[in-house]
This record gives sequence, C-alpha cells and structure tokens, in this order.
Amino acid sequence: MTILETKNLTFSYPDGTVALEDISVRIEKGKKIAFVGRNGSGKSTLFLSMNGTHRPKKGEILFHGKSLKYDSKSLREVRKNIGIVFQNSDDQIFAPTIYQDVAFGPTNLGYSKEKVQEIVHKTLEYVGLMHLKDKPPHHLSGGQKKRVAIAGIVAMDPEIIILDEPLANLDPVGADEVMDLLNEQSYFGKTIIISTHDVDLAYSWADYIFLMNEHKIISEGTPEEIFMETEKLKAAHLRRPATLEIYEEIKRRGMARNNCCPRDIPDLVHALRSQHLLWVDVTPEVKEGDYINLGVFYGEYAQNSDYEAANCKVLHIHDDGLAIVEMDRKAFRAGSIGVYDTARYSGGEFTEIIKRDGIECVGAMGKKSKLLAEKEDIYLDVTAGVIDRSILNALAGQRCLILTHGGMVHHAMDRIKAYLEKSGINIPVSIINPGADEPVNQEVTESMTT
Ligand SMILES: Nc1ncnc2c1ncn2[C@@H]1O[C@H](COP(=O)(O)OP(=O)(O)OP(=O)(O)O)[C@@H](O)[C@H]1O
Repeated sequence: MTILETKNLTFSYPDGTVALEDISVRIEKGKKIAFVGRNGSGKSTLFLSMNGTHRPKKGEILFHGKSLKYDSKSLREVRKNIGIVFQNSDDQIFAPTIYQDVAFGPTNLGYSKEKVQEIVHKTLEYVGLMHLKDKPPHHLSGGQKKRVAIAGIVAMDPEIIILDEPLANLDPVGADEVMDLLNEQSYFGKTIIISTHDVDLAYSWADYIFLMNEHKIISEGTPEEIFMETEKLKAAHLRRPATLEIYEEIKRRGMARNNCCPRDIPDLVHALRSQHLLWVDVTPEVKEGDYINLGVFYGEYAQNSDYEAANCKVLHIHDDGLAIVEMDRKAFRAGSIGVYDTARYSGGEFTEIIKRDGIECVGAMGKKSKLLAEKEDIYLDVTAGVIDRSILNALAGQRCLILTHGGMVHHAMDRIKAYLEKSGINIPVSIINPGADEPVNQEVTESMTT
C-alpha cells in the first residue's frame, strides 16, 4: 500500500537554484527506504517538501492518496504524521532541557500534562536518556543529541519517520544504536525513510532505494538491483558496497556459490563455497572409490580442535599417484543464541544466566540494555553489529547471549531465523524470558551440512 507519493515534483529556492526536477516516487507503507545520492543532489529538499515545509513550484505530494494542503491546520496534521529528524541535531533541539524538548511535540498536539509526562518518560526510557532528562541539550554529545532528536519525533508517534543522514558524525557504536532504534520502529510498522551517501548502509539496510543525482531520481529498485547498475552509480559519484565487491572477487576465484547477493558478513560467509574437492598424494594401495581420512584445518569452525579428520572419497587417481578426493563433512560445531528481553528485567539475572548456560559471548542492543549490563557489571563482548556478530560466533561454536528489549527482541529473532533458514544451518535459538503470548523456544530445525 502506498503511504506517500510525489508526482512530478519541481522545486527551486528563492535565489533561483533548482533543487528538485520532476520527482515522482511512491513510498510503500512499513518499508525501509533509502534515498542515496551525492552532496547537493536534492535529498534534504525533497524531505522538506514531503512534510510540507517547502511548497513545490510544480507537481504534488500525496499522503494516503490525498494531495497535501498548505493551510496551517492541514500542515499541523501532516507534520504529526510525517516526522523529520534533521541532519544537524542543533537545528532541531532548542528547549532548555531534554525533557522539555521531547515534550514539545506531544504538548503541541494538545495532550494533558499527565499524558505528556507519560509519553516523554516512555520515550526517554526507550532511547536510554532518562538519566539525562534534566540536562540542557547543548551539554550532550553528538550521538546523544541525535537520540534526543529522534525521541522528539518518536514521541509524536508519526506514521512515517524521515531521517536526513541519520549517522552523520556518529561513532560506529552510536551509529549502531541509532539503527537499532530505527529497526525497532520499523518492526512496529512505521515507514522509515533515510537519506545517505553511505552505500554500505543503504545496501545492507534498505528494502528499497531511490538513487538521486543532480536534482533527479536516476534509478529505483531493491538494493541488489540498484548496486548492479555500475554506470548509474558512477554517474552519481557512488561506489559499490564493500560486501558486493568482496563477493565478486571471491566469485572470480571460483570460491563462491552461484546466484547469491550477500548483503552483510553472515551472508558473505554463507556465499563461500565449501571446500569439497582436494588434490592429494595417495599411497599405491589406495584405489578409486576408497575412503581415506585427511587432516583438515578448520580454525574455530572445527568441532574439537582447530584441526580434524575429514572423511574423503577418492574420486580419481592420476598416473603420477596424485588423487582428487571429495570431503564428506557433516556438521559444524554449532553454538547457540539466546535472546533476553530486558523489558522484563527484574534485577541480577544476567550473571545467573551467563553461569547457568555457559555463555561465552554477550552482546547488547539498545542503550537501555547496555546500561542494565553495566549495572550488573557484565562485560559486553559485542556492542555493535550485535545480531550478525552473534550469528558468526554461534557458527564458530560459541554460546551467545543477546540482551535487548521490546520490538528488537523480535527483530533479532526474525533476522537470525531468516539467516538460518536460508543457509540450512541448525543453531538452537530461543527467547530466554518470553512473555505470556510468546513461544518459549523458537529453534530452527533444518539439518545442517557443509
Ligand atoms: N536555502 C537554500 N537556498 C538556495 N539553494 C539551496 C538552499 N538549500 C539547498 N540549496 C541547493 O539546493 C540543491 C539541493 O540541496 P540539498 O540540500 O537538498 O541536497 P542534499 O542531497 O540533501 O545534499 P547533502 O547530501 O549535502 O545534504 C543544492 O544545489 C543546494 O546548493
């Protein structure tokens, strides 16, 4: 279902600079959308047009199929439902305290003082800034300011959240925390639109991408489609994502499975063709069709030590005694992944779970979960890219624990299950402390082969 649409949108600034030319896009409800383009291509202008801040010279904008109107009542309604987080948080945050800043939107919507308080507390808790609620925003770090700006928008409960360069000036962990927030909002059914020139982010995150160059949309499609268009990327001064570049190189060396389009590191690992055929020296008594044991180096993926014996069938023996053998390896030493919902935390249980389940790798997603881990003095092995890192560590045999809360629990479960289903690997995965309406164990049970 289309939630937002622009038709032949054209916009120029008062000094005559043309910023948008004939832009027609359709945004589907609930999707994660990225507008990708170099500096000055028109992304910010388009976003400000989408919520009625800029009035187009030509064309129109439709929200739920209705053309945008520019009287103050209609604009108020649109801005309640289409929230924008600006690239520079200082353009957005202006109240004397963080609490007041987040309260601004809900207050303007005419909610009672009690309801505003309830919303602000919930939202600040959600972004992990409750402990800073009375601080003036200008005393915060860039990453904290970004979270305040997002909180201010989330507090209005808009249908669409637009973020202009959401990760600009954030460190990797801060960037990950912002993406965790966005993924959770997406899980709750919000439509998320971002602008970025970070091709790696757009490729791994978005459901659908619009490519912009010189005030126009030059292409649109799924990430896989967009990043195959080398010429258009070049025209837009962009490059292909690193994951795709690595995959292409692996493929050129005959080491990749065919027809896959890895979007992240676990995908890339899965894209590696397992090493089936080996070329070895055999003794004269070995015949074609025999089985021999060979020592193979598997690193952390081995079941007992880094080296192990793999049973190999001799396929062909050359005159010079060299043979081609095929490895017959059945299984990885698989670890496990447990997801703990910190929304149901009552105090002190992490230490107990880590001891009880022999956890070797702990990761936390979201500020709230990280703060709780700190409170229990838990060392966090992973604080960024937590889901992917946990999958990779579990593939190497580790027992992993992910601390997160609310919608992120299900986002993490869905992502892990999707990966395991796609790769046919079996790793026990469960929500450790499910709610009354959730299944205790969500194991994926397909058989595992290399
Ligand atoms: N207030 C303004 N007055 C005049 N021209 C402007 C104004 N704001 C932006 N522009 C121009 O409009 C064009 C589009 O700018 P816009 O900021 O929308 O691009 P962008 O893709 O968001 O860039 P960036 O990635 O650098 O944020 C550029 O040529 C820019 O110089």
